[in-house]
Amino acid sequence: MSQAAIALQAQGLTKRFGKLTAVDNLSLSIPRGAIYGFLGPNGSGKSTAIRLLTGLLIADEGGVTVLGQSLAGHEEALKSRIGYMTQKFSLFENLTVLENLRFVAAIYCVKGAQAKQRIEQLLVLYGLAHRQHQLAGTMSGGQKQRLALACATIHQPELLFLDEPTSAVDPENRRDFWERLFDLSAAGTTILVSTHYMDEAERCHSLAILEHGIKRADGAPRELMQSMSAYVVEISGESLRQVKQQVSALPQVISAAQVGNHLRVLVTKSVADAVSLLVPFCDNHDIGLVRPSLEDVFVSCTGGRHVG
Ligand SMILES: Nc1ncnc2c1ncn2[C@@H]1O[C@H](COP(=O)(O)OP(=O)(O)OP(=O)(O)O)[C@@H](O)[C@H]1O
Repeated sequence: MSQAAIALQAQGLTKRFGKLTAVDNLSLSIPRGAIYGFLGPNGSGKSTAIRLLTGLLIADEGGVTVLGQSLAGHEEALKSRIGYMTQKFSLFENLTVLENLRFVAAIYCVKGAQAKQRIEQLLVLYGLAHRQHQLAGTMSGGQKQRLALACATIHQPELLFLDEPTSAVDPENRRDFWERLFDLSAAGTTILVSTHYMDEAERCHSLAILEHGIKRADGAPRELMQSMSAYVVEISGESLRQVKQQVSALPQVISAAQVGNHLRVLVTKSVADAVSLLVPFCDNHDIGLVRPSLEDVFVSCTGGRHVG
């Protein structure tokens, strides 16, 4: 891919806090217009990585190229081309919707008639026109989220960073929010979004799975599922808790977790026949191989350490 087609590139990015390596040798390349996800559990380094990529935090090692320019030394110049929505939305709760938008417009030097027009456009686009005089602190999670997105995009950034943008909203608002992200992506905005929700990660064009600051896998969700290094076996029938306990003790089993009325077992590909391995623990159970999900990829990449 040509350099012009790449919006964001990181090479060997490392950040330490004392003895803790929060981001460990992270490299990535995101094409322009793509929605790229960081999927990882709490503390896996998603926010730290985003802060490094936006220039808010200085890396101990490694480099970042943003929109064709080295980030180091160009943070100020690149600020106007980047949008950043933080986990807690960073709104001024004691200001109205309109005042929040005006304030952010001023920060990004969007002025006069241009600011007025852009704010009016965003109020309509994000369904906030009738709430423009409402204090931001009195709005629902979904409304705050839409306002935060409007603020983050006021200067029409080419690259948008969203740090767990949907953790405080219900499924309907999450769905609506993602539709808006695809509108932005279709208009050419490159988006990096962090999440710990599998269904959100699955919507991304491409994603990185992070654990303890290390990138465990990287690719399109479908590719990751197809190239997974484990078999997925489903078992249904009686006494699944007991079956789970028994199969979990096998060294070839990465994880076993109950989903509704079946058990989903991940078996390492070092085994020739995963079903034959598990059959001795099944009685009158139905057992068979199934297609992997993104959650299975996540579990196999992280060695089953983040599921019960
Ligand atoms: N300023 C800091 N000083 C010391 N340790 C930090 C600092 N910022 C982050 N950390 C640590 O770095 C690790 C990664 O944190 P980070 O917030 O990047 O993870 P995360 O994946 O975004 O987590 P979450 O999903 O909970 O937001 C954690 O162990 C955290 O405690």
